[in-house]
Amino acid sequence: MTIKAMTIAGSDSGGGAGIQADLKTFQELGVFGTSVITAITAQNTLGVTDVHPIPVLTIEEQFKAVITDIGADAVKTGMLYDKERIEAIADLVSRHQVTNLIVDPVMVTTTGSPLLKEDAQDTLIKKLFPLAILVTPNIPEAEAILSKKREDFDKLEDMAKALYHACGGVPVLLKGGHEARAEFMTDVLFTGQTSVLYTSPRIDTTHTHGTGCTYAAAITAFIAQGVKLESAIFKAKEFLHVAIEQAKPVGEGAGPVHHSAHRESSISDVNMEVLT
Ligand SMILES: Nc1ncnc2c1ncn2[C@@H]1O[C@H](COP(=O)(O)OP(=O)(O)OP(=O)(O)O)[C@@H](O)[C@H]1O
Ligand SMILES: Cc1ncc(COP(=O)(O)O)c(N)n1
Repeated sequence: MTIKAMTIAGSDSGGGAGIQADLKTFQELGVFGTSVITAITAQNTLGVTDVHPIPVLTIEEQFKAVITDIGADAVKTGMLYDKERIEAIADLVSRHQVTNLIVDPVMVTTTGSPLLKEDAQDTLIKKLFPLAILVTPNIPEAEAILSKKREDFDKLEDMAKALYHACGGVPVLLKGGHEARAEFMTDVLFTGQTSVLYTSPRIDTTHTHGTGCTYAAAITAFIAQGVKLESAIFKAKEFLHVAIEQAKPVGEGAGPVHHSAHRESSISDVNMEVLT
């Protein structure tokens, strides 16, 4: 049986993030990848120079073409651009009874370009988050969702719990890649009952373009294969960690991770701790 995963996201011409990172990740993890493109970005390792949103009708037709013929064992969303597109996607996902939806609430790129209109955040929270099995914000996205700062919380676990409630009671993976001065990078999953900490050593690199997309795509691939959420995140972080470690120089700015690194390196530096 062929396992399939779909990404609904923006195209990154530079190949490091968005649709391109998602499809590379699906392929590397042995899952057949399909795509619904929401916007085309002109982008490289230095930044975004243009964004062209795809008409809603074309987004709907891409989704229907794939889902009615190929199907999807899991679906991931990335850059959704605006309210209108989020509403259309939420409608498609519920009408077609997508059960394994992972929402990466992409708002701004590493280089600081906005990928979501400011007035679309509320629609994302109210319409799309409730349909997900996991939402994966980074710290700046978590701050925007909560209208609170990281400093307002003692521990990352406390922020993850607050996010769980702000996201309507959907499991949340709060990514700690933006924690200043940390020696170890910790992400926290809060499922409503349990907190799980995923920790890995910080790699000294500037090549982290597309880490969020790659991470969520890897989680989606493992979920599509039937792996349980807690383990899917652990395996995805292992995949991402070696991809960051072995990033090759590409472009003049923040380079992409190396999606096929896991083929050469099976050493895992990732630790998982379940808190009760
Ligand atoms: N320098 C690093 N060394 C090790 N792991 C890292 C590093 N930077 C990011 N990560 C890991 O990458 C994952 C993504 O985290 P991050 O908080 O950067 O997400 P993001 O901001 O959505 O990613 P993106 O850079 O694509 O926007 C996390 O598991 C984080 O620990
Ligand atoms: C089309 C698209 N989607 C997502 C990102 C986020 O990735 P990053 O924050 O690593 O730049 C991006 N740059 N481009």
